[in-house]
Amino acid sequence: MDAKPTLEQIRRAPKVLLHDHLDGGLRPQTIVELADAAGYTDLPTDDPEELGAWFVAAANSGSLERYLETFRHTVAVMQTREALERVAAECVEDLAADGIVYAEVRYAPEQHLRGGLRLEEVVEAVQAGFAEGVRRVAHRGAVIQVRTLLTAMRQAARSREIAELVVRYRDEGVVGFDLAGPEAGFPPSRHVDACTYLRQQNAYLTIHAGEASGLPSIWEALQWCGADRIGHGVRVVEDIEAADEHLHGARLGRLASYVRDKQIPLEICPSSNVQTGAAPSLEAHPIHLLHRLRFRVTVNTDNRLLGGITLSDEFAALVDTFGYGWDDLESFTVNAMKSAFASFDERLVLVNGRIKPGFAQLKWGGR
Ligand SMILES: O=c1[nH]cnc2c1ncn2[C@H]1C[C@H](O)[C@@H](CO)O1
Ligand SMILES: [Zn+2]
Repeated sequence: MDAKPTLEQIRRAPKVLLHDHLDGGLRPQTIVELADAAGYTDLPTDDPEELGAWFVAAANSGSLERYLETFRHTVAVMQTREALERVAAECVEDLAADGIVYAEVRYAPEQHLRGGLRLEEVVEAVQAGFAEGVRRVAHRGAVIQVRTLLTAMRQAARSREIAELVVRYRDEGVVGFDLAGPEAGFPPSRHVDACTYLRQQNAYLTIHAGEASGLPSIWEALQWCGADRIGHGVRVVEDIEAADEHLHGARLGRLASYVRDKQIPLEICPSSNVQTGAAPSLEAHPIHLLHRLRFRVTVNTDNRLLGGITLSDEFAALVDTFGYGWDDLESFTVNAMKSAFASFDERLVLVNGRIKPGFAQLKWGGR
């Protein structure tokens, strides 16, 4: 039971993904084909393999702003109903192939209007694509639940509209709101109006914070905006005085204490954090400290294309780097399922009906 989980076993584990961007997870081949269909000629290369490598190299920039520049190409080819449907359906196929049983996938509808679509049409195209993907994988015997988060770009001024869109489509698979984009200079408090509206509607929100900016950003996301979860949040460690390696005498400031005491879910994306410079390396990534201090840590991909990774790869890298075993991986997974924006009933069924039995099988081989 204590054997080190292998990548192949991790792929079979029933996993949960809360933080994955639709426009950061396209297949390189699809980008090439959609660019061709749309007459988009700015791709750095037309060779899918080279293009995949280009994204990873360009995203390895050490800066969130430069990391975000790469989205120019993916967003450019996601401007029609057909393109959005295709990308959404393939996303579901790729997540299911990686053994994910529940995913919340996010994107910013306001970035997909250049081809003349309205916000509602963008949402409906993506929902249709997700439904198609779920049907396709069901034919192959896989069961996956996919829900949607609608992102507002923090440097723009459409967050209230996007919040209204979340509420409008809440019964059709949209389970929450997100704020993303460059963090420095665009604090969460710019979007208090949208966040207040969401809470008054009993809707859920997560906010990217504590990635390129530090504690004030996390504090605003929680205490001005009422975020239910934090995207990344890794810089909460700036409020922790790490003691010795055994954590004797670790001291948490008021904000870090609040995050831990209330078990605010942290959507941690290890590879992405190293790529943007939010963490110096995987070895030095705050996830290890936060996990040992029993923060509510979840593990996520952020952008599979930009990282050249899957969720299973992220888990396997944590196993290699920190010596994590099945209990750690199960705890990240149960944390994620508990923190999902799906209803309590749905979460319970997945935890008790799929996650616990699936991990038990891997740990004990069905004993
Ligand atoms: O890690 C991130 N931080 C901030 N913004 C991000 C990150 N990953 C993706 N985005 C942005 C770029 C996408 O175009 C947008 C919507 O998915 O969200
Ligand atoms: Zn993100």
